[in-house]
Order: sequence, then structure tokens, then C-alpha cells
Amino acid sequence: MIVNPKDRINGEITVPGDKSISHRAVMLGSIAEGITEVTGFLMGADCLSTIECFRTLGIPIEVNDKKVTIHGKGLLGLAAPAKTLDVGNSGTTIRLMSGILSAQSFSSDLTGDASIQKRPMLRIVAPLREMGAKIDGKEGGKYCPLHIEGQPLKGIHYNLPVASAQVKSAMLFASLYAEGETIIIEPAPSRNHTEIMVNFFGGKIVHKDNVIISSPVKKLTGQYIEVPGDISSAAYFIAAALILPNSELLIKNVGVNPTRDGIITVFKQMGADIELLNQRTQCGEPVADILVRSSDLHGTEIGGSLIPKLIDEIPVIAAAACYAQGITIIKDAQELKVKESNRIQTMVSELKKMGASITETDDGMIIEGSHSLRGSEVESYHDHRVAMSLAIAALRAKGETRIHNSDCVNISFPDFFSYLEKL
Ligand SMILES: O=C(O)C1=C[C@@H](OP(=O)(O)O)[C@@H](O)[C@H](O)C1
Ligand SMILES: C=C(OP(=O)(O)O)C(=O)O
Repeated sequence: MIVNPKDRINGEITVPGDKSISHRAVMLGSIAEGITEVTGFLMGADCLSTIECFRTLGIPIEVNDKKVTIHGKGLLGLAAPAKTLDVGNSGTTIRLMSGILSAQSFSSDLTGDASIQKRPMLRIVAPLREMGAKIDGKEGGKYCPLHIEGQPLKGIHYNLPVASAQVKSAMLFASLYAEGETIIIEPAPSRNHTEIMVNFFGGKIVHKDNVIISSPVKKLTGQYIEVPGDISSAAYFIAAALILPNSELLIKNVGVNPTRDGIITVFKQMGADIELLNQRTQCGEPVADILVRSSDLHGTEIGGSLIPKLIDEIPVIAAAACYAQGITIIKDAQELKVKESNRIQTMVSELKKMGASITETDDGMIIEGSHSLRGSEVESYHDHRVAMSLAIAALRAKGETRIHNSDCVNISFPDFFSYLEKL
């Protein structure tokens, strides 16, 4: 993809549906009784992988435009799969589904693409084993392919070693089937879409401070789910409107769950002019319209419990920080090393090619802003967030930027480049 500089973006947009919420709607819809209708579903490759996996497990799922209809068969209504479940590039799919599959009365195998095969799985394998699951994988369960032999499970008390919504959610899905309560303690709040949606389908998860208590359920009931726009996708256009002078952009219908809104906190900390309008709740999720105007950003420090609330937005924050006055320090973000690429390494190397003054650290990066970047040849490393973040950096660079392997935007935002073009 070739991106040329732009002096402003203006207008009103909506962004595609939230990826995390779309995955969970298919999973819960499949194990609920009756029909679940989902509007605003993200038709990105990751969520389509989740649909295909549940079809392989015998769940009829229809896809029409952005509406998905799931004919749920109840908690134990999934059928033994006739083939290995292929999660493609999606960490959320493999980790969350493992929680459900651990409790079934059949065996299953899960794998995915080259990137998924390098991502850590012991983080879910270990707690699921404690719950009684028979789950194994390559190198003793460190990596997929995973093999799961469904078993009766029991609730446990577990201190999460990393603030990961995927680990928490794998356990919460398993807890629906377990004997007794499952108690999870989080080191810092991570996205709570599973908790919200399980309760919306009739489950019982309570949350007090950093403790989450989930009780087993007898049944879940199909629901109508409206998926809001993904704040992780809105993030690219928020950043673009902030760094390009004379911009004003209204992004309508975006999920602003407080466990996901770290990017707004950080940009405001950097001096951004961002307003949340028309705040409301939709299927238990906070939603708003986001109004962004160009701003003179200054550097900031980002770390601690803010990191899980903006983990997927760090690449685009890094791109914006290149155009801020002064130094931005991002720390406590080691989790970036185990995403689709090592996002600390890949963002630092590619922004450097564009002339950024940016240094990799053990747990993040340090960016000295206000250097004007130059258009360059850069690489996405097949990581959708890296491709889109580089495109945003390119909008204010001098000259043309060529992003190699940019097709990976299909994972979470298939129309990303046509959005950019329209704006
Ligand atoms: O639960 C989810 O939907 C997600 C959780 C996060 O991963 P971790 O749980 O590994 O932090 C995030 O990076 C991913 O894009 C989606
Ligand atoms: C890390 C991501 O997703 P997943 O873990 O589901 O592959 C992402 O979308 O940035």
C-alpha cells in the first residue's frame, strides 16, 4: 500500500464492529439456547475464523451483510469436530475457545497460522489444567497445535500472573461448566467484555475491585446483540485527526468501555482535544460518539495499570508520539512482544526507517517527538496493527510511504485503506 501525506482529515465516520465483542457474541451465542442475532459484527478475518470454528462444531451460523444469526444449541450442544479447528491468526479465538472445549464431552484439536504457532499458550493451558482440563500442546503445552480431551471441570481460585483478558476469559468460559465458584484475581483491570456478555446471556459473574467471581450456569439464553464500533480501529483515525492540522473528525458509535479507553486518557494527557458525545449503554457496554480536533500534542509517560486498557493501541500511540513535542516513554508493555509480531521491535525498526528518534527498551520504547518523518519503504511483518499505525505515521511524513504486506489489515479492519482514501 502506498500512502501519501495529507494536510487534514475531516468528516463523520463509523468504524467496523468491535473485534473482542464480535468473537464473544459468536461463542456465547453458540452455547446459549435459541437464536442469537448480532448486528454490527466485525467481518474481519479473525472473527470469521471464530464463526468457521463454531460451524465445524455443528452450530448453524448465517452471515448476511453485517448481521450474524447463530442457532445456539446449549452449553453441551456442540458436536465433536471432524477436523482440526483452524483459528487463523486469532489469539482470541484459540484461547477463549479452549475454555469452552475443555468442558465438552469430546476431544478437539486447534491450530492456526505461523504467527499463532509462536504465541504463548501455557498461560491458558496451566490454569485450565488446574480446573481439571486435559489439554496439551507442543512443548508440553507452550504452543499450539493444542489437543483437548473434554472433562468435567472444577472451579479454582487463581491469581492471574499477567493482566490478560484472553486468559481471564478462557477461565470464565470454563467456569460456566465447572463445579463450584471460580475466583480470579487480576493484577490490573483488563477488558471485561466476557463478564458483561455472560451476564447479558443470563450468567452470573460478579466483580469487586480486582476480584472476579463466576458461578456455573444451568443455561444461557440467546440474545440480540448490537456490537459497537471498535475503539482499537477508531484509534487510527483519532490519531490521524490529532496530528494533521485543521482536522475535525466525528467517529460515531464507538465502544468506550473504561477497560478499553486508555487511548483517550493518554491522548488527553498529551494535550488532545477529544470530546465524548451522546454517551449511552448498549447491551451492557458503554458507547459514545468521539469528536476529535487537531491538537499540539506533547510527550507523556505511559505505564502501569493503564497498559492493558490500551495494549492494542500502543503502535498507533507510538506513531502519534513521533509528532508530539518532547519525550514519550512507554513502559510495562512487555506483552507487546507476544502479539502478532513483537510490536516493540517492529514499530521501533519501521518508525526508525521513517526517521523517527525512537529507542527500544526491555518493556516498551522511548520516543523523542517533533522530528518530521520522511516517507519510506516499511514492512508490516504481517501484523495488522503495525500496518495501520505506519499508515497513520505516513500521513504527516514528507513524501510517499510504501507499506509491504499491508493485506494483513483484513484481520481487524478490511476496509482500512478505503476509509483513509475517502477521508
Ligand atoms: O480478549 C480479547 O478480546 C483481547 C485481549 C488482548 O489480548 P491479551 O489478553 O493477550 O492481552 C488484546 O490484545 C486482543 O487484541 C484482544
Ligand atoms: C493481539 C491481537 O489479537 P489476537 O490476540 O486475538 O490475535 C490484536 O488484534 O491486536
